[in-house]
Amino acid sequence: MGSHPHTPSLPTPTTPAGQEGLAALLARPDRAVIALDFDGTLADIVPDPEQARAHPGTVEALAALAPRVASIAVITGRPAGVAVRYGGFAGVAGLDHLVVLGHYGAERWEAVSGTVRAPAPHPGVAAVRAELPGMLDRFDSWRGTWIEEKGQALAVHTRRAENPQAAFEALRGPLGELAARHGLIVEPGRLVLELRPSGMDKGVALTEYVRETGAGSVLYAGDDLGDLAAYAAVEKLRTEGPHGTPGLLICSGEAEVPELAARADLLLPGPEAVVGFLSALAQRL
Ligand SMILES: O=P(O)(O)OC[C@H]1O[C@H](O[C@H]2O[C@H](CO)[C@@H](O)[C@H](O)[C@H]2O)[C@H](O)[C@@H](O)[C@@H]1O
Repeated sequence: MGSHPHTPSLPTPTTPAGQEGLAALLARPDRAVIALDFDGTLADIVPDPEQARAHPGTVEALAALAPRVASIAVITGRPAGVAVRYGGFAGVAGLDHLVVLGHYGAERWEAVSGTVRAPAPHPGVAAVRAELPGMLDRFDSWRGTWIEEKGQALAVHTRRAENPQAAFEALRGPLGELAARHGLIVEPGRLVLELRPSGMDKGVALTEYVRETGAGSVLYAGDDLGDLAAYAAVEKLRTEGPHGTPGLLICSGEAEVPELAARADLLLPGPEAVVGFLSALAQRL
């Protein structure tokens, strides 16, 4: 009752903070930042990371939403250029101001310029690149694992190992030692252990982006352990200043990363539902 018959309804967040976040977004969309993770949130999880692509309808939903909100940013562990390619985000009418923060915020691509700004590579990455294959060979669990070359980092994927979770657990300690020896950290994710430079995470990236845009509210959607830092940033933003910055935390899928689901204001079953939500939001606005 009361809504246009062709306007799909938006699901109600289960927490009071999430309801406040959504209400603030709907009241002043021109002051809202929409920040979205890529893999598992906009792109379905697939066994081969090189085959991941934005879920059908993603670009259309974002292009419909972008003119109605202050800003949209994709914040991903992928290199920014890879997320732009796999997402199909370049040269899209309506997405002329899209920003992609890659490598957890260390890299930045802007649709306006079409270029990526990246820091100089950490020397530890080259050292790890040289040692990693030999190190994996010493573990039985290496079979079926795959090294993703990320330029500024290297990721060891175990999703295609015979026992993905056992391989993940077996490799976690040794990869942590290897990373530490070369001044890097290990970033664990969904059946992936990434060796990367420290100093940047999605929480820092999101907080800086919200400040830069002067946002009055923020929506963040993610699916993985790397998104916990962005969740913590939104939780902090909600409490800062005289009134706080209202925020809505969405979790895409809940089975693989229950830690994230437990802190979400709204659970959506996966990228299809996330894209449906973004599309419904655009129609509602
Ligand atoms: O921050 P994100 O956009 O979520 O990126 C996190 C990592 O995603 C990718 O790995 C994950 O997706 C793969 C493709 O579906 C899947 O096979 C893998 O098991 C997942 O962990 C990507 O390959 C990593 O580089 C990203 O850091």
